[in-house]
Amino acid sequence: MSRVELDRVWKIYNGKVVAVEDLTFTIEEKEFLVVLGPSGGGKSSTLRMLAGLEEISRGEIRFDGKVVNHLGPAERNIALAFESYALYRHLTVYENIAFPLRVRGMKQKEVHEQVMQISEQLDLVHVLNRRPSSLAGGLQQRVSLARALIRQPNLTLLDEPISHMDQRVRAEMRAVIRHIHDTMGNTTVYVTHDQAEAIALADRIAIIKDGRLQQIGSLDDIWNRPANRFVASFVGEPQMNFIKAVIENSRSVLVPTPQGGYRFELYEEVDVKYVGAQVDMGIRPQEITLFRQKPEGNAIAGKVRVIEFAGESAVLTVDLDGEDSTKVKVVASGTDTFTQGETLWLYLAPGYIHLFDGDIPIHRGITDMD
Ligand SMILES: Nc1ncnc2c1ncn2[C@@H]1O[C@H](COP(=O)(O)OP(=O)(O)OP(=O)(O)O)[C@@H](O)[C@H]1O
Repeated sequence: MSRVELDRVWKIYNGKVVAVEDLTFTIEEKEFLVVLGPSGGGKSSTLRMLAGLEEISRGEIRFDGKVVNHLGPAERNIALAFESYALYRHLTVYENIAFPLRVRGMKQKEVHEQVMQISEQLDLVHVLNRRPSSLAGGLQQRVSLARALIRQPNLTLLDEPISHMDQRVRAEMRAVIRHIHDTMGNTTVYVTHDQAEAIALADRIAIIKDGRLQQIGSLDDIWNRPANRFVASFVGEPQMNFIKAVIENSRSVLVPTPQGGYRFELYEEVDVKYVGAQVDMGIRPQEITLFRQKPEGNAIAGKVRVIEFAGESAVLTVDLDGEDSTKVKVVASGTDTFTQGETLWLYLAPGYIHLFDGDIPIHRGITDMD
């Protein structure tokens, strides 16, 4: 139930390793915020500073307006679950989960009720009498998660809490974590490098790379209005395609070919200062429409190289017409039949075209459409 503010927060290890740089953002009360980013980007350092496990080198962290910089983990009333389980080896699973409640002096009957409730939610009832060391990694993580979630804290901090579970269980656990968050109504910060996890869980996503905040926003913001090229390519599977293009005028770009090129109309005007500039045209594999005959408007021809079936969809790798035969990925319906080597037309709707001048977005497509 805390609103958490990070205000110009830095983490510098040993006076020289800058792990977190000038981080400012707010986690709203009852929000589920996912901190997403590549390995080594500063996610765990941020979480550990929120937890009070790591000293804050500069800046302030506030819970409900109150500075907590100098408070230890216990004084902050937070729950933690990490990638490594940190379970008490000499206690049974039951006692591990019950521990935070016993410390608070809760009555036996209530402890038992709560342990059983969370164990049922996380499917742990069958291992309650076992020792954690006799369990596989994924199960130990579930115990660690149960022990964190049972506390009903001000703030729940979860750092890659399901990374050791197998794929099928992970999907289930995501739903359980989100359900528990919703029913408890607490504030949750969840660290992961897995974008599928972020997409499944988050109210908002904060993307951190090289210790710096790249963007914070809803999935819609991040998907449709990425703040930079890194964000555009980091979120999305398969990742956004980038095609070299030249700005013709404020309303169109050209993908050059020896015969002239393919022209693409834009949804919004681009600043005239970019006319003649080489840019990267970004288009998501899910947002390309395929045709066998040349359609009207924004289309480019390409030859199908690879077809990968993935359940209800198929991912096509297509060599675009042109000198560099740029490869693009297209997500198509799995029921459509395509053959390797056939020529298709790729239609790129003006509203889905992203343009980047280096790292900077200069056309974000559907900004005004939604
Ligand atoms: N105790 C430490 N002493 C020195 N450097 C550290 C320490 N902990 C982290 N770092 C460095 O700080 C940077 C950020 O690390 P951090 O673990 O916060 O990133 P991360 O995004 O959580 O990565 P991962 O997903 O791999 O855990 C890295 O360069 C890391 O090597």
